Amino acid sequence: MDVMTHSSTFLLPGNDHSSSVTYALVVLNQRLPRFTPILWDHAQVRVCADGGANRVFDEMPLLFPRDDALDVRHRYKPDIIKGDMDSIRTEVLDFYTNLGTKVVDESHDQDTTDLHKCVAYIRDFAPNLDKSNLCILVAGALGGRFDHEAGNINVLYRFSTTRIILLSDDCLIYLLPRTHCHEIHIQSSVEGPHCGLIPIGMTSVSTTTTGLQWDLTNTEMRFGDLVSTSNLVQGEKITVQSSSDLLWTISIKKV
Ligand SMILES: Nc1ncnc2c1ncn2[C@@H]1O[C@H](COP(=O)(O)OP(=O)(O)OP(=O)(O)O)[C@@H](O)[C@H]1O
Ligand SMILES: Cc1ncc(C[n+]2csc(CCO)c2C)c(N)n1
Repeated sequence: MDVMTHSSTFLLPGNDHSSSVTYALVVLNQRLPRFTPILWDHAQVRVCADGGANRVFDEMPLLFPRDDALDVRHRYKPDIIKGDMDSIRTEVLDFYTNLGTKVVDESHDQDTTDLHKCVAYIRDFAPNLDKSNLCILVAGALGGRFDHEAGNINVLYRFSTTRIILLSDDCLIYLLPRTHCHEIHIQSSVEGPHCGLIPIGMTSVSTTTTGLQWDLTNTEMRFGDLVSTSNLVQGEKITVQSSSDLLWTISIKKV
């Protein structure tokens, strides 16, 4: 079975020229995580999901209190605003349209979420993007309305062959497909130690891990019985192998 490696280097400032990953950023309509500018700088394409554009407009300047708000808004200009356009304010839409941001109104589709629309766009259409090792970072995906959180998690399953990482100020979540053995390299300056492995939708018949305080050894997990929450990472490397897709979650440090 092939090994899939994971590393949250996108939380670290600076350009990692050795990385072969192409990052894309989606900003949702939730309070911006404080490290959003770092994600922005790593990304080669920045997409706002509908009201996510209001967050960039309103909150990016708050992350740079010493800078002029207009300068900050020019520095952090989304490439695309996409969604059903029922949450973006007119002044925000006008501001970014004038700066050349592409706006795609998909209000005709009321069956998929704005995040779904943004991920589909990045995966299928975004021009000039090397998609051979694409990783989509989603800012503001957790905390807040539970129906939105569940919808965001569902996007991980609907696009299970695309690397997608849901982020909030407090934690990140991604899917570990059962098709691979997983090696998770912990960036201990910015993440951990609290973590979890969560089977959603079905019983996970057998999971084996190394590197956790409470490792699993051919262990069954399911809702209504055992799920691994409040676990702790012990070293710099975690391995996970499972008969089912699992969600991996790890806390993000306040630093
Ligand atoms: N409180 C929240 N928690 C988590 N994700 C959110 C939250 N609010 C919005 N989002 C995400 O941001 C995206 C854009 O938000 P927006 O408010 O524009 O959505 P919406 O489709 O108008 O939602 P609704 O009409 O249900 O309020 C949503 O599709 C969702 O993925
Ligand atoms: C069974 C079912 N439940 C809810 C919705 C509503 N809905 C789901 S995604 C979306 C777009 C949000 O921007 C809306 C309105 C639906 N269509 N079908």
